[in-house]
Amino acid sequence: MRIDAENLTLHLGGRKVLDSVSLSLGGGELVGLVGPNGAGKTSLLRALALLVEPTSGQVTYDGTAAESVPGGERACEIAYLAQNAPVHWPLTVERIVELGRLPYRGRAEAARDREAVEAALRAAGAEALRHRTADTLSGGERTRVLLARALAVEAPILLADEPSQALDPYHQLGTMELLQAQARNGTGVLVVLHDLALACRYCDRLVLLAEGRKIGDGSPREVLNDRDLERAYRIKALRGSHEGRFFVLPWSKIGPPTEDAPG
Ligand SMILES: Nc1ncnc2c1ncn2[C@@H]1O[C@H](COP(=O)(O)OP(=O)(O)OP(=O)(O)O)[C@@H](O)[C@H]1O
Repeated sequence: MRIDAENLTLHLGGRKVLDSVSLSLGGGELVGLVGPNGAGKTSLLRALALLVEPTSGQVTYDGTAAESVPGGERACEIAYLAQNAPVHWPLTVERIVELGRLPYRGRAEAARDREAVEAALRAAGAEALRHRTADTLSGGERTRVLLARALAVEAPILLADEPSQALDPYHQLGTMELLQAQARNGTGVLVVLHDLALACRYCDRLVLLAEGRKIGDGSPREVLNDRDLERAYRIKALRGSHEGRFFVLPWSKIGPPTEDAPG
């Protein structure tokens, strides 16, 4: 399956938060969505999943206008892992992951649901947590459980908003390996990341947003060039490569220009 957005513009609270953004994601791709705080990354993910209606522009799933795809079908085709998703009830981890199968209610065999839940728990390294309730989990454990819930959907498209948040380095690498494995199995994965080193290490392609506009779309080396890092993040970064992979390491801030600075 592929998802395409064309010239998406979105206003929220009277402000333009996305400005004519176009983006394509195909099955088998792991694409990193990067950009500074407030750039519009979450808004773009939500617009792609039709959780928010764009002011103008169009989203298509396999060439069909997204809004004409019935909600139940959409929920099976697009798994969305929200940033900081709250879990309000003291549900067990197993139950939370089972919620990922809700879109299939009446469509899948119980045994198939069970299989998907077990596979997701295993993949996210959350099996040992299955009988714990959400309110007893650490931030990183909760992140892994919510990722497992998204995986249990077994959707051909996975939109993940900062799935490495609150994870230690071991689990960050584990999560990115998991997303990479999903992509290799044919899933189209769009992942919001703040960690540029992780983004370079694992993503086939990066999309860089700044102030609601797309300013880069290409390989990590192309997108995270000095000029656009300065423009988007106001940082300077060290650049290198290891085992054939390009990486950047954020190194220093660029201060605001002083009033009496020349130029
Ligand atoms: N419901 C809303 N009403 C008004 N403004 C909103 C609303 N939701 C988001 N915004 C604004 O839209 C802009 C983009 O927000 P968004 O959450 O998409 O950014 P982001 O790139 O995901 O940021 P972060 O990296 O901080 O998570 C921000 O300036 C935010 O304050």
